[in-house]
Amino acid sequence: MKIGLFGYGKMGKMIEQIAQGRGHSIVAKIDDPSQDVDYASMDVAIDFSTPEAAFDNITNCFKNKVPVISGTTGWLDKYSQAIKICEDNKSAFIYASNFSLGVNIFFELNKHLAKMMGGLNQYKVAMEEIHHTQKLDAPSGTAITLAEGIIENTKYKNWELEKSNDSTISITSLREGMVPGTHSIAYTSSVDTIEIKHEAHNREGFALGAVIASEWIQGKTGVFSMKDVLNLS
Ligand SMILES: NC(=O)C1=CN([C@@H]2O[C@H](COP(=O)(O)OP(=O)(O)OC[C@H]3O[C@@H](n4cnc5c(N)ncnc54)[C@H](O)[C@@H]3O)[C@@H](O)[C@H]2O)C=CC1
Ligand SMILES: O=C(O)C1=N[C@H](C(=O)O)C[C@H](O)C1
Repeated sequence: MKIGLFGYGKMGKMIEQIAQGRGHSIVAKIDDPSQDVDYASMDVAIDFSTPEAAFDNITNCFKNKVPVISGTTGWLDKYSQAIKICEDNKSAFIYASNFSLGVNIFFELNKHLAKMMGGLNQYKVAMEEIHHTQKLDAPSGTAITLAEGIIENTKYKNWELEKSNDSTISITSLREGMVPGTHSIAYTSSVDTIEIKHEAHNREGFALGAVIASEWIQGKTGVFSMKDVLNLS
């Protein structure tokens, strides 16, 4: 597979390493909007860039019939516009706030726990995410997906940073050192706490998931998710 990388930072470099280890080649490393892009050379584009850059990177690929795997967070106010451009151009797309197998299992565990806790008024939910100090967005995309999973399955209606009430999930975002990504969800009553936690030890899991998604999307048209790729129910 010939891969074009959009964003050659921490994740771009990790994806290069994993992709080459699986026999793929990197045909472009786009790290700046002024670079020329040879779309015809790519079987797939993998975008891990910035919240400001992602929409243009992704939709320019669609317009050139290049399927896209994007893990960039913080740009989702334009997600439905991107989907329309993908469909209009009969291209293919997977966005995931987190590509690791472990977090995708954690997403399902979170929904299952939320379903069980949904009817229990004595427990109050709170979420915490910890990332490295270079992270541009807060809360993390993963925390937003987790909050959506709770909202789908409980009385909670929305999430906010550091603010809770009966219908709002409080998310605390901490930025510390080089932390690759830690997410925890706690349900607390006056007598106990139930907590689930996912802690990434490095970025390899995110990168491997993105490369597996790139392999999976070959020859497909449409909009998919990591649930489709991993066959999780
Ligand atoms: N979905 C997932 O599994 C994961 C998502 N992420 C997300 O991926 C994104 C990138 O993360 P990192 O690699 O850690 O950040 P980073 O800051 O190390 O790399 C981003 C790169 O994008 C480049 N860039 C800036 N403008 C660009 C443009 N117009 N086109 C292409 N590249 C451009 C920057 O020069 C930089 O090298 C972030 O949004 C982060 O939240 C990070 C890890 C996992
Ligand atoms: O910026 C990061 O580093 C990460 N971003 C993603 C997010 O916002 O959830 C995924 C992972 O937690 C690392």
